[in-house]
Amino acid sequence: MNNPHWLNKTRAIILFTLMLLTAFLIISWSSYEVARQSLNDEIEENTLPLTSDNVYSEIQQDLLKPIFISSLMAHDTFVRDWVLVDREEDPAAMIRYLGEIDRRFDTLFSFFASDKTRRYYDPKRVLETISEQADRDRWYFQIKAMGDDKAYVIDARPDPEDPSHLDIFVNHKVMDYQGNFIGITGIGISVQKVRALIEKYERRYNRAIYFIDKTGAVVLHGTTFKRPLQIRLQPGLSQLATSILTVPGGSYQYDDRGRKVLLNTRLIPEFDWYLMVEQSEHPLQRVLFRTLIKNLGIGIGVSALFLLLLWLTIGGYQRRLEYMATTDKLTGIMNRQAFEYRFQRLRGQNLDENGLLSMAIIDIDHFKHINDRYGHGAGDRVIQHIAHLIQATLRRSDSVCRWGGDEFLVLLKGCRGDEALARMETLARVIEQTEVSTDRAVIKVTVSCGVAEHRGMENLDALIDRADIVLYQAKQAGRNQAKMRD
Ligand SMILES: Nc1nc2c(ncn2[C@@H]2O[C@H](COP(=O)(O)OP(=O)(O)OP(=O)(O)O)[C@@H](O)[C@H]2O)c(=O)[nH]1
Repeated sequence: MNNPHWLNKTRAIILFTLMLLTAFLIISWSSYEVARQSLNDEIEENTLPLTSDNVYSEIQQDLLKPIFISSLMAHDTFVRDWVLVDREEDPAAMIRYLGEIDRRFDTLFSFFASDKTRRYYDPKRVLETISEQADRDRWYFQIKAMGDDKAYVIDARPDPEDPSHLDIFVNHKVMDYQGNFIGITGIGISVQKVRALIEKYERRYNRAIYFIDKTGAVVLHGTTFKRPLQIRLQPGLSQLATSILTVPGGSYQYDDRGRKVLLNTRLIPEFDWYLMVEQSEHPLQRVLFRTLIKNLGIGIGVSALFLLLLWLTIGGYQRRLEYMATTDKLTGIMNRQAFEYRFQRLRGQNLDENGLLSMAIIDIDHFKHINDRYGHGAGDRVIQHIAHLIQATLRRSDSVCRWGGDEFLVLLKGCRGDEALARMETLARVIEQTEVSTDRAVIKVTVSCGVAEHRGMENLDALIDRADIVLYQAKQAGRNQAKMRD
């Protein structure tokens, strides 16, 4: 009888568990997604562009300085006059001038290449003579051939004294007062210095920062940069390369082997390079994820607590309902419904085991009279007392039920009719000898019993009918006795 209820309870708890966990999961996950999305939007729309602006404006001071210096040199009347008044026989003045530039502006290397003599001056000496045939001098002729709209070119080329060392050169055309090309001047800055600058920004803003030229080649990067030196070869970024390189700047997202990367680009027109600022994971994203896990943990904890309380509450209610549905309120013994169920079970067992089963109906004698004389409350006390005596006198294996009014039914398992009759006789004697004390009186009570042995497939109504007939006979025979159906 307990099992189906227990199963129902378990099923209800599992259902609640699933509902609660699903609700917690949906709520936690959706709030995490909303927070993550707004953080991403914030990074994409504000933080990254802001970093890009900051880096750009700082880099302007550091990287654009060489452009200003070389422009200053190219327009310096000393440089132009020195060429025009034919003072190239006196290189010392130019060498001193270049040395002075390095000293004043703290540049790595300044130079002047004269178109008339093709001499290349540095701050120490006349370094070489530029030759149209030499590969390494090709830059000179390319710049000379450039249109008038472009005054300078930024170029990364090996240091002439240490080819393994890359330097960035700002090469500025020098024109005479009539606009004729008379040479190239400029300065070099160390790549190492720029790299240190990039790393400084990377550390400060916690982002990856690098520069690409208009072909997508990575021209400058920090030491932690461990990717192909061409964005067209970078996983995820390669698909964006064309759109990045055709506009002056923008915000992008790409997937680098499962890692989402947010990217902001910005063209630096003076260099014709793009400043690339990337962010793969914001520290707040980790905090958000930890919060999600914490929320889920709290959710599971609260669910577990709630379900435990629910389990106990349902269990309590279920037991109460079960008790109410199967127990007679006045006496606390089995009621009709429970007895019918018990009879079905015992009958089933009896058929299987070929065993014995008997039934007795017990009816209080002249109960109406007790009610009338001592009141309904005293009647109730008598019913309770008789119920108690039946239980106390019979075996634990006998099932006792209040069938209604002053009538009780007893199922005696493993009992032949005559054995059951003997037990009922004993019971009648016990009851006869006891008294029921009430507020108003001490009442003596007797009972009459009808006994019948269960036969084969006989149902409860038929068995009761047979026992009832002998009960009637017992009443007729003077009450306070038990009789059995032959
Ligand atoms: N106090 C009380 N009385 C009840 C209850 N249920 C039924 N009764 C009364 O019990 C009486 C039963 O009377 P009967 O069994 O018909 O007759 P009796 O007076 O017992 O006479 P016999 O059975 O012939 O000995 C009725 O008067 C009912 O009103 C109950 O729960 N409490």
